[in-house]
Amino acid sequence: MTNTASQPLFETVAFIGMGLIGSSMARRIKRDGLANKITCAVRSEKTRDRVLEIGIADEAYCDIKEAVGDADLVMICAPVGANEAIGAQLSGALKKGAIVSDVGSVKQSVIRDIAPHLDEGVHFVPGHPLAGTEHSGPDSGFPELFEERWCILTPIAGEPETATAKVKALWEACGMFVECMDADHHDRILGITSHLPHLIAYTIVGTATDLEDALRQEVIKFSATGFRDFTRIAASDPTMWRDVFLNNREAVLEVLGRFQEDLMALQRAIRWGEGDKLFDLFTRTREIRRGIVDAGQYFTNFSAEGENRQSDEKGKKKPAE
Ligand SMILES: NC(=O)c1ccc[n+]([C@@H]2O[C@H](COP(=O)([O-])OP(=O)(O)OC[C@H]3O[C@@H](n4cnc5c(N)ncnc54)[C@H](O)[C@@H]3O)[C@@H](O)[C@H]2O)c1
Ligand SMILES: O=C(O)C(=O)C[C@]1(C(=O)O)C=C[C@@H](O)C=C1
Repeated sequence: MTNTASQPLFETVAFIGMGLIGSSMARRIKRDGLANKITCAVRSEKTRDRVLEIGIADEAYCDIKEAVGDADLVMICAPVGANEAIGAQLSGALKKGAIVSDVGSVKQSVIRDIAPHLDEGVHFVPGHPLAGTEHSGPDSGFPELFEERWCILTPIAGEPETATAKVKALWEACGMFVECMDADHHDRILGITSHLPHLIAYTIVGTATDLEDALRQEVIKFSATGFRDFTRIAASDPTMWRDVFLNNREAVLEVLGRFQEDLMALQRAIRWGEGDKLFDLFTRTREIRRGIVDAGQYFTNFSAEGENRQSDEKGKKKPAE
């Protein structure tokens, strides 16, 4: 979807981190003219050169303060463990009225680590696009990444609604459906829908490869679509996920405990041959999985209020009659 706005949504957008998410957003902004200028702060000279070579930023700096000084919007797109250090660099570096947002997979810790550093008159709108892949780096990004996916914003009390509205408009122009919620609620939801699945995927790959060398070869050699589908996300970036688990510890440990209890119940049912219990559970969970639809289909079928919402309001094609 191209930007139907008569003019760019922002004059200058500064990215801190230009990996999968930052470069995908920058590509979309460039493709659809959503901002007049893009700057970025990237530590690696090689990555800075690459970002300029592929044309997804107009200026690339090593120093964060240089990259953000003239920005109307700063998008923090680094692992959430870097936010304290990044926040310290933003202190005293931004012009009055600038908006800071982020894409971090955890929200409470991002608010904890960034908000204290922001000067009076600088606005903070934490965000999280629920879209991604197992790949990393600026060459892994693509402008369609966000199409018909959810973006969650966790507005902070006291911040002007106009700041939230501007960040919301940008994500909608990137093709996303935007929902606002409290940061702790976000962290609990993502704990089950994203963080636990990654923990399990990493674990099962570890379990498989800890088997005897010979068997291990057979495991990798004979891994069929089930194992491959299930473990795709285990190829995700270790730094990113280390930081996610350490910064959403409480929610992850809570949901992990419940998962372990459910797994123990299944283990017991298998040990005692309780076929009906297994069958009933699998029937129920299959229906739940079959009910999971993309955000776009969600809006085609019904809105949050239960009314029928034509998805063309977001410039999306109407469903076939
Ligand atoms: N990968 C996904 O599927 C996905 C989806 C949604 C949100 N996110 C979130 O987006 C953020 C970025 O993830 P990504 O997938 O783009 O990662 P990535 O590894 O592709 O890119 C990370 C970028 O941050 C930079 N960086 C790393 N450490 C830094 C530091 N200390 N200071 C400044 N820059 C630093 C890297 O150079 C790189 O440019 C993370 O917070 C992640 O939780 C990721
Ligand atoms: O599709 C993938 O590879 C992802 O893992 C994307 C995914 C997820 O679905 O868990 C990963 C982390 C994010 O914060 C949001 C989305």
